[in-house]
Amino acid sequence: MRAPLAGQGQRIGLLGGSFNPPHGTHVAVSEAAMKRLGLDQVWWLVTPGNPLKEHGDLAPLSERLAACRTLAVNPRIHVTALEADLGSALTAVTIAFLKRRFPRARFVWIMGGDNLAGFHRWTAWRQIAGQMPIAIADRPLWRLKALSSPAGRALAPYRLPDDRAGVLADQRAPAWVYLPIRLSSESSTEIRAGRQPPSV
Ligand SMILES: Nc1ncnc2c1ncn2[C@@H]1O[C@H](COP(=O)(O)OP(=O)(O)OP(=O)(O)O)[C@@H](O)[C@H]1O
Ligand SMILES: O=C(O)c1ccc[n+]([C@@H]2O[C@H](COP(=O)([O-])O)[C@@H](O)[C@H]2O)c1
Repeated sequence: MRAPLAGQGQRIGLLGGSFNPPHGTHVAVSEAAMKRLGLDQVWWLVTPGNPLKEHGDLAPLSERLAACRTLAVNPRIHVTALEADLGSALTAVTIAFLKRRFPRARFVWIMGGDNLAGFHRWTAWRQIAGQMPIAIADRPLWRLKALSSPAGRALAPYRLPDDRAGVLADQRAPAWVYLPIRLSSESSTEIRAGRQPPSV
């Protein structure tokens, strides 16, 4: 299994994504998460295919991995094909594996606000939220939809104030926070459509 190494007690952010293609905001979110949450590393989990998305315009995994590795030059960001190796695109499966494999690491799941808005459609989403703290990277136009979504409402009691982001990784799940970050409208969809410049 090609997983990076997680030292004892290390704080590791997991940024799952299609990365079709990767862009600068993926790097900015990862770096903000390391700084604001006190993480040692962020692992990019490049999905074989988001279970909820059409895959018609999904570039081959090898191309997405190569583009991620070109873009993510920060040595604390590790680009992985862990889910393809595991033979699963389900986040619940991935995090169960990682928690078993690295019992002493402290993992934080990182995702954009668009994903919190649709989180209730993920397989075993309540279980995921109970497995590790979550950091949400706000996205323009998504905050209200995310907070009023079924998962946003169910998880509201477990939200930490933004100024407690630094202790998120030490919290017992469920716990989540909005990652303090500059809003960015960058998106892979817009890049694919030629309406935004590619980062790589
Ligand atoms: N501009 C952004 N601000 C905050 N989070 C983002 C942003 N772009 C991507 N993310 C988050 O990064 C993770 C990986 O994103 P993904 O690879 O799907 O890129 P994307 O730009 O959202 O792609 P698409 O437009 O195809 O949905 C997701 O959790 C997504 O919500
Ligand atoms: O496990 C699920 O049911 C599930 C449903 C939708 C999305 N995800 C994961 O969410 C992450 C973000 O996906 P994306 O396409 O928005 O970049 C990525 O790791 C996906 O595998 C996971």
